[in-house]
Amino acid sequence: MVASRNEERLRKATDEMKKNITSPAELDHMQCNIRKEEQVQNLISTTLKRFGKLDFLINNGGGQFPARAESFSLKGWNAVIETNLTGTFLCCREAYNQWMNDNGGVIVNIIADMWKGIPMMSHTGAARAAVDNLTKSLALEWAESGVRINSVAPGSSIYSETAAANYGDPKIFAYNIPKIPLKRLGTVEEISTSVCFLLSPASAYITGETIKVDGGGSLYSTMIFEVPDHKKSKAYTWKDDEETKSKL
Ligand SMILES: CCCCCCCCC/C=C/C(=O)SCCNC(=O)CCNC(=O)[C@H](O)C(C)(C)COP(=O)(O)OP(=O)(O)OC[C@H]1O[C@@H](n2cnc3c(N)ncnc32)[C@H](O)[C@@H]1OP(=O)(O)O
Ligand SMILES: NC(=O)C1=CN([C@@H]2O[C@H](COP(=O)(O)OP(=O)(O)OC[C@H]3O[C@@H](n4cnc5c(N)ncnc54)[C@H](OP(=O)(O)O)[C@@H]3O)[C@@H](O)[C@H]2O)C=CC1
Repeated sequence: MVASRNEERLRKATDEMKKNITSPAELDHMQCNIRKEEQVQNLISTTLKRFGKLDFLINNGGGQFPARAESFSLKGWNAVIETNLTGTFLCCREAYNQWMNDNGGVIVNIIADMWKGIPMMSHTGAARAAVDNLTKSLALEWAESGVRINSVAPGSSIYSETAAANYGDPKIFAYNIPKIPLKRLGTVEEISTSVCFLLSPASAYITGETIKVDGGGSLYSTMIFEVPDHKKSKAYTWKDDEETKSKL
């Protein structure tokens, strides 16, 4: 079952996938806004009615807008937190309560390269870091039910049309290439094969982990953002601070 909000895009995507499926697996799609609790409950129960089981859950839905943190309205902040953190939580909870508690299963959460912060997208950085931590807690709580849960963190380097449109510049991903040790963008296949690995028995001994698929970008400098030159940081020394010294 493939789910998101936009029916037309869903139909197009599933039609394309059906053409490429070589296994006897069936495929269906369903509208669901993961920010709405009842819609998530309905997605999982409908999936169970349609297919009779739920072996895997992949939480890939996500999104944000670029802006400085001081300009966020509460509505904008909540929209991003609900999409990236609360939506993921709701899908995990419903999959567990409706099926995986009794039958086991595997969950993979897609997050992002937020290890050094994400300037201009701090809301999503906070939400993705929270999902990284949620993954660890759920791995411990749900291990006894035979549930494994892991995350995949793509670098800021996997071209997507929606992302380029969202950021208003089709070249936005290419700007990152100099900051990626492997000196190229990543491919969608390089993300999806990591997800397949985590869903497969080949990863039977891995839970609570996050795999970074970022060409080494998270080890290197922060993407795109430069801190402007300024003189706002005052050094602290004993010599210059007699007043503080006298208080100690
Ligand atoms: C430099 C970068 C390096 C970028 C470097 C590259 C890094 C890439 C790393 C990550 C890549 C990806 O994730 S790729 C995937 C990207 N895809 C997307 O982001 C999908 C598009 N985004 C979204 O869906 C949205 O961002 C999101 C807010 C979450 C949901 O939008 P909705 O319209 O459904 O939300 P609503 O509930 O209606 O709330 C909308 C409110 O959000 C706020 N809002 C929405 N867009 C806004 C905007 N452009 N500027 C300010 N505020 C905005 C306003 O307060 C809106 O309220 P009003 O004022 O009342 O309207
Ligand atoms: N591209 C990149 O470089 C990177 C991507 N990522 C993350 O990987 C994931 C996939 O990214 P990508 O394919 O590039 O982005 P897309 O924007 O193409 O995909 C995001 C998907 O999330 C769905 N979605 C968004 N909000 C909701 C919602 N409230 N309920 C249900 N579905 C929702 C969208 O479908 P619809 O609009 O129909 O609801 C869309 O299919 C996202 O989580 C993204 O943030 C992370 C790092 C880098």
